[in-house]
Amino acid sequence: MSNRPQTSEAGADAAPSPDIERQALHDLRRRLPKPIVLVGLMGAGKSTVGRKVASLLECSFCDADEAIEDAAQRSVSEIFEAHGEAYFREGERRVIARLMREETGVIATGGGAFCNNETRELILEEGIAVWIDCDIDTLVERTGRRNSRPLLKNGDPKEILTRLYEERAPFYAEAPIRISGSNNPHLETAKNILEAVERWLS
Ligand SMILES: Nc1ncnc2c1ncn2[C@@H]1O[C@H](COP(=O)(O)OP(=O)(O)OP(=O)(O)O)[C@@H](O)[C@H]1O
Ligand SMILES: O=C(O)C1=C[C@@H](O)[C@@H](O)[C@H](O)C1
Ligand SMILES: [Mg+2]
Repeated sequence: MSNRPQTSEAGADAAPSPDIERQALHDLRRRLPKPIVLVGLMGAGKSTVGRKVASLLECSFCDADEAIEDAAQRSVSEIFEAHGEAYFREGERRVIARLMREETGVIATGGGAFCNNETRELILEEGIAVWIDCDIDTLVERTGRRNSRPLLKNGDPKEILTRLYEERAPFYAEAPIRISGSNNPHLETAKNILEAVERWLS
């Protein structure tokens, strides 16, 4: 591309019209054959970036952890404490199966959900899976802001996240789309996801 300044008479330097962007997002929403399902480790941004993706598309958003909490009337931490991880995973499997039947917009999964074979197969079949990948130091910093993740309570968060990354990356890598969630603000990551989905569709 030339560095020559372009005149506004030609219209070439005009900022993209928000209406055009909105129309493109609307078209993408209409062409989405199945829900966008975000997967990846704790702190990658599935919940917060997922909300932004849904608001850009003007479509529904559902967070699987919140849906589990609503169904159980307890927080994720309370479920882990009262019943253990296996019980939580069984509830998670059932709730995500329901969300995959009911939801048409954007779904943020919990960090471990995609490692369940049944859940992963269902998401790969019935959704557009997007792995938000992220470097460990960023995940440690972000997850350190809140004490709400039971798996990080017993031990060194960096060691735990490093181990979980090694164990889970082969599962996350089955998602057809992978996006970096490390260095960009939420909105940029959300737009990168939508651009990748657009490419995936075409
Ligand atoms: N791209 C980003 N830029 C800056 N901060 C971010 C970004 N993505 C996420 N965060 C922040 O990191 C924290 C964790 O994000 P979020 O809750 O969305 O992660 P998650 O992937 O849903 O994690 P979990 O699997 O535990 O539910 C939040 O404070 C969020 O605002
Ligand atoms: O990575 C995980 O296994 C988890 C992530 C969170 O989203 C919650 O689903 C829960 O804290 C477990
Ligand atoms: Mg989340």
